[in-house]
Amino acid sequence: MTGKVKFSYGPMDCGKSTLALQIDHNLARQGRQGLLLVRHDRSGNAQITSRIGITRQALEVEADTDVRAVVRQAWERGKHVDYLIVDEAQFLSPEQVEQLAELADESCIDVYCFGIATDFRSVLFPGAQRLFELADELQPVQVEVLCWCGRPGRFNARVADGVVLRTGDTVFVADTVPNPDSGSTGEVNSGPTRSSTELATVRYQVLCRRHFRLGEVGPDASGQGQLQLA
Ligand SMILES: Nc1ncnc2c1ncn2[C@@H]1O[C@H](COP(=O)(O)OP(=O)(O)O)[C@@H](O)[C@H]1O
Ligand SMILES: Cc1cn([C@H]2C[C@H](O)[C@@H](COP(=O)(O)O)O2)c(=O)[nH]c1=O
Repeated sequence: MTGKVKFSYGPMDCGKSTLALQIDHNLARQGRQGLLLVRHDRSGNAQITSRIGITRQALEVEADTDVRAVVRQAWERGKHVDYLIVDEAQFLSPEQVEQLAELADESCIDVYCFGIATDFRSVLFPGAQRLFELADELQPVQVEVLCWCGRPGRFNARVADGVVLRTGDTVFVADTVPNPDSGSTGEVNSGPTRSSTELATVRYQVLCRRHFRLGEVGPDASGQGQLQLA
């Protein structure tokens, strides 16, 4: 009897964190014991955040975290671990994904990973790529996100002042759209420090392939009324 690794993936805002929290809720209700892990939640906190408004505390996975050690520490505290919920799994290193696979194979733990596949340049994140290579099950997350033109949106464009960016740090973690009231963008990013003005204009927008290629963000290029994700 071994565990399984399942990777649920999709564009930004398709319901991945919500699904993660739903699965955790239903497994716990059945008496199974799990750990929630996350790397770079949009909130900047060690939690899993759903845009619907539900959050759950989680253990932050750092760049050098050995996830096997996290499970061993739980065992040492006397906690049985039946499953892991890992959100924002695209940010894991390939080595951390391999550690999750080892936990499934050797410790009979079911591992549920959730994340986006490609970055703002439409390139696979290393963690997502390793999950596509190793997972037992791959599941596109069910809620369709549409491009402004109505076609299915698959590409997570990074947009600054209506322009689709093609260069920059792969990791740019943001928790909400700019907050004009506080003057603060509420942004957390692990890239080089950016000015608040620079942060205030950067957001993500899911586009279809054609409009991602063409860099067209829709008639209201200012982003007002557009689905602003982060
Ligand atoms: N006020 C709302 N009422 C109903 N559904 C909502 C609401 N706000 C967000 N959602 C749903 O939540 C989804 C985003 O959920 P979330 O788990 O945060 O996505 P992801 O983790 O993939 O970015 C949206 O696609 C939408 O379907
Ligand atoms: C495309 C892209 C995204 N990110 C960040 C932005 C968000 O914080 C997360 C995705 O979160 P969601 O729950 O799927 O909305 O990833 C990034 O750092 N780099 C990128 O290229």
